Amino acid sequence: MTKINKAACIGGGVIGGGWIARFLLAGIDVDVYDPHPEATRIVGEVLDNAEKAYAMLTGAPLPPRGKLAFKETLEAAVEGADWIQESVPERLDLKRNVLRQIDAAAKPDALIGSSTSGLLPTDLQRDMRHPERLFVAHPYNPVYLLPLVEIVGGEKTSAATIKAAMDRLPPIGMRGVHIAKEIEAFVGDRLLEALWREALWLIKDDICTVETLDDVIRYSFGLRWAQMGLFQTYRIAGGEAGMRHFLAQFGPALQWNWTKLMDVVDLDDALVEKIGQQSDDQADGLSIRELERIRDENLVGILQSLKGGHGGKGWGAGKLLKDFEQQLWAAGGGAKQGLDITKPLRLIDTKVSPAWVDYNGHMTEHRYLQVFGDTSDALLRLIGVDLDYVERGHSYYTVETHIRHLGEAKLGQAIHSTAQILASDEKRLHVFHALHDSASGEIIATAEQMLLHVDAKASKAVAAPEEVLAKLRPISAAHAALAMPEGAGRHVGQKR
Ligand SMILES: NC(=O)C1=CN([C@@H]2O[C@H](COP(=O)(O)OP(=O)(O)OC[C@H]3O[C@@H](n4cnc5c(N)ncnc54)[C@H](O)[C@@H]3O)[C@@H](O)[C@H]2O)C=CC1
Ligand SMILES: C[N+](C)(C)CC(=O)CC(=O)[O-]
Repeated sequence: MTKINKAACIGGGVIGGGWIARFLLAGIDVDVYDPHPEATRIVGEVLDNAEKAYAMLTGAPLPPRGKLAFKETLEAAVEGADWIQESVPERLDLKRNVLRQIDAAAKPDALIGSSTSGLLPTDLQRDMRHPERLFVAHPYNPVYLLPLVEIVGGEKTSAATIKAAMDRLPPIGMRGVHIAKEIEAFVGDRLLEALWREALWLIKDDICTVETLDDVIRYSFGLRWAQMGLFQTYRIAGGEAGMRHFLAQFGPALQWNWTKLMDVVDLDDALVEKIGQQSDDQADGLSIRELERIRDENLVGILQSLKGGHGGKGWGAGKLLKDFEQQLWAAGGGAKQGLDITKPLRLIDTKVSPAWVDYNGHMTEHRYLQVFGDTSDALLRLIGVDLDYVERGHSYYTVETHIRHLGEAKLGQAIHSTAQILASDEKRLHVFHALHDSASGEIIATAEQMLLHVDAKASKAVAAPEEVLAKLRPISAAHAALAMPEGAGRHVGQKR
């Protein structure tokens, strides 16, 4: 897989801001040009939301955040960038002009993507000297959470550019789909526009309010679409006879008068005001930023559920998240190899996310076990017990855990965990983890665990192979020289 080393974002509004967050959180430096006087604040707020969302989305070790710089000119921003993303307002003349400037200043092998929602790449590349490197990279809002990018080439786009663009998306957790022919609005917005056009008629004709319309979507087919698209959903709706029966039964309805699609509603002042007022009522006082946070938390929940779908293999966007996390663990595990093994090993650095906080306002019980479990996983990766190892049929299973709660962890608090090996032999691994407040170093909780090396197929404990033990022994030996941590060997008990 080929990585982006430096990105430039031209335009830092809703979509540019989302791209900036996506790149930075994947560890890529980003230079931004946006003449808006408040661009820094706007991008900062999007980034803030994105970081909150990522803290909830994954426990995998994200790379150190890329460096963000705002530049005074477009030329300074694109200098040295190998992916340049144009996200300026949807006007052909403006985009052509901006793309011409990017083309003149970019390095020769830079990839130039446009976020346009519907303009044709052939029209966009008209004034470029090197049009072969321009393509549409149409994302979905919020770009930092929704993984899809529609990749569309124009008449002058080279096949190598399309391939390079597709290759660079998985390392930032995104999935490119190459649209075979360029048409206005590509695939996603064709569908969304059709739905939207119909929806506007339903509001104008007082069939329903915006809230009822949204309820119809979110309580029904909206839930289905997040996990299976249109066709797979309809295949199932055809019953045992599947898609062919579905088409025979419901196909004729397409001829009926069920749609006003071709007739575009006049968005006159009265209709704009009607929709605007109903939308204000629906928001019930929540600001855009608050709605964004609610949306992000819901999306994170959906993505995490999909990650557990298909018997734990992951399904759809959840499978993509699972694959992305595997990349992060592989990279993050490597980064931990420089650890000083003469001390308890600092293995997980994270923040208490909103989804971890309970009705008492602090981190809820099972999240402690999650962080301690992640700490054990990080320790296991250090000794070569990674996902490849598990797929080959062996693993370590936790057979006993004792957690002590000594302090509180509040929303957003930076925390980290350390691991000390108390004892180990061919089968057993006895560890003591501590969860620290990162600002003060104070211990908030501890967990003592016993893990057994197992043959996963046979479901029984077996000796770990020499390749694992050879990595485990030096850490065990170094930790044998450490003092026994306070609280080790404790059990839940009461003097009688
Ligand atoms: N908002 C959405 O839901 C989606 C939008 N898009 C596409 O993304 C593009 C941007 O849309 P939004 O982010 O929604 O618009 P926006 O209005 O939020 O942001 C546009 C930004 O471009 C900046 N800008 C204007 N002229 C500029 C110039 N010459 N150089 C650099 N920056 C300039 C503005 O200051 C503004 O910050 C459009 O092509 C749109 O079709 C794509 C997917 C979804
Ligand atoms: C409204 N829109 C056409 C700009 C929407 C998109 O392009 C994609 C999205 O995020 O819905």
